[in-house]
Amino acid sequence: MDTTAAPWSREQFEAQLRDKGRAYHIHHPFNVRMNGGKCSPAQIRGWVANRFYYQSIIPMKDAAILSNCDDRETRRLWIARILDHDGHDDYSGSAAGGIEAWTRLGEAVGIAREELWSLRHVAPGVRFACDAYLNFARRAPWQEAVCSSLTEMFAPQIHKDRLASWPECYPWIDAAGLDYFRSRIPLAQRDVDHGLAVTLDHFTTRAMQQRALDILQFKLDILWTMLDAIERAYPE
Ligand SMILES: O=C(O)c1cc(C(=O)O)c2c(n1)C(=O)C(=O)c1cc(C(=O)O)[nH]c1-2
Repeated sequence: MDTTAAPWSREQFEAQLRDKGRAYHIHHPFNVRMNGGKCSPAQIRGWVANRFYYQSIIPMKDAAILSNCDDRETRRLWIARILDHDGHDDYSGSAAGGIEAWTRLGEAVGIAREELWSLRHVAPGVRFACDAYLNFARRAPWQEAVCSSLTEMFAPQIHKDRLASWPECYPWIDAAGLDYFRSRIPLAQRDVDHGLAVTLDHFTTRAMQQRALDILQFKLDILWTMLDAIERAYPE
């Protein structure tokens, strides 16, 4: 790696970041099977129960970034992410938040609220991977933690894939349970616009740009590792 090389232009750097999508968990064999209608109800339930741990970590991760961030303008925007997941209204309306929507997804696949929230189905590998993300956000400079959220660049497609394939592949799942995926598409786009602007502004030397790519790879590895652990916990 030539870290003394001239920095990439903003466009080149963004293209390098986007190119990392080739390692996104959309390509993981478990995800390919899931969106291809090949998963059993037990495997779908296992995925939903394990992914709930990621959902529950996200607002804590965003609070860690806020607590490290000395830039008021960033904090004003970033705080919305916590409310997106935790909600900011009663527990029935559209402002009930992502964790509530994921709980409804759980109920739609046959997992009661108490069972989901007990975390008793969470595999150790999933727990370690999610905790690694949270711990990174607690310790890293806030711009690096922002960069690690950029896997969301690739998330709208995975949500759209589920919305397109699940109703036909898994007719036993109440379609209202898929609202979480629908809700995330515009939010992910907004998050990426902000996270990408922070990243392109902050990582300005070639060595820093390379560091940003390594951080994004670390986050891709977290998502991939989660599916490895889920696949192992719910074999064919
Ligand atoms: O379903 C998915 O595959 C997926 C992936 C990701 C991601 O790429 O990190 C997120 C989400 N969903 C998601 O729903 C979400 O709210 C979210 C927040 C973040 C983040 O890093 O701050 N990633 C993701």
